[in-house]
Amino acid sequence: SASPVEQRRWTLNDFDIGSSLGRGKFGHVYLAREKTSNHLVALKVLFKSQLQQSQVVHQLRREVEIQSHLRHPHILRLYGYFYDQFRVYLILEYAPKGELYKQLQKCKYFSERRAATYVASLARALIYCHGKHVIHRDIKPENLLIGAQGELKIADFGWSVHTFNRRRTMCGTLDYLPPEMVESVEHDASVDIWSLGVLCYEFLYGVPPFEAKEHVDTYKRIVKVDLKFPPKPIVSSAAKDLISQMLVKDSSKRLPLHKLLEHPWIVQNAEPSGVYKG
Ligand SMILES: CC(=O)NC[C@@H]1CCN(c2c(Cl)cnc3[nH]c(-c4cn(C)nc4C)nc23)C1
Repeated sequence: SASPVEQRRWTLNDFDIGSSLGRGKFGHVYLAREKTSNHLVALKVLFKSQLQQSQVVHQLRREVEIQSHLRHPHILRLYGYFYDQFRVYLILEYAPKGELYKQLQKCKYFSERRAATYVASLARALIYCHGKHVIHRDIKPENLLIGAQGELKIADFGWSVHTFNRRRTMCGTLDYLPPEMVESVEHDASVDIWSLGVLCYEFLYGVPPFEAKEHVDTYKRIVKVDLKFPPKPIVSSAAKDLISQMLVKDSSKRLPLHKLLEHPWIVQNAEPSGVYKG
């Protein structure tokens, strides 16, 4: 069903612009209200000059193409886009409870129920994406937002691809990259299983598993799968078992996402609704 903010030629005049919600890589994201429907959206403003400079125009086109066709409760909607002489505007779903990584920073690490609820909802969103031959490739706390009921929303498909073309260049943190991407060899949807395993570890311990002072040391720990579980905070062996089945070097041996949803740690800890009520 076409919600009020879909399928139209949009211009800036259609929106009342509010405060800045934060900065993405190539510009600001503003809270905005679509005038006829009073629908709140997040308006991501990107400068064409910067996009051209960084040769990411094709990546942006892909992000828009992919995200505008995905419809899932745990994937941030992209309703449409428009541009003027200097800028490109993405009309995105507004997530009222903001960025997940800020909540993680605030409470250092999550309870097992909260972590399992988030991991299960992300697994469902990734099963949906993989079913459409889309891999996200950039699952990390900074790309997760929180909806009105506290549910998780995957945002920023800037790194997603249709699994037909495998081209990509690397930037940003290495922490979440699986061995095959760090070694820049062929990769497939199982890269998202690895990143989800890294995310699950960070939800429970407050730090990613292969963190190191220097990039080169993180790289070495990833390719070696140097996985260690600290004594604190205390984490159940079921959680460690799940993480150990996801952070496997041979991508074909990683726990498939539908099997993750049947894992005892998920079954015993995740809220069925996908919403953590605290
Ligand atoms: C994945 C990504 O692009 N992150 C950077 C952008 C910053 C704000 N963006 C938002 C986007 Cl794209 C959508 N919804 C948001 N809601 C918020 C937010 C709400 N509160 C109370 N505080 C904040 C912040 N921010 C957004 C995303």
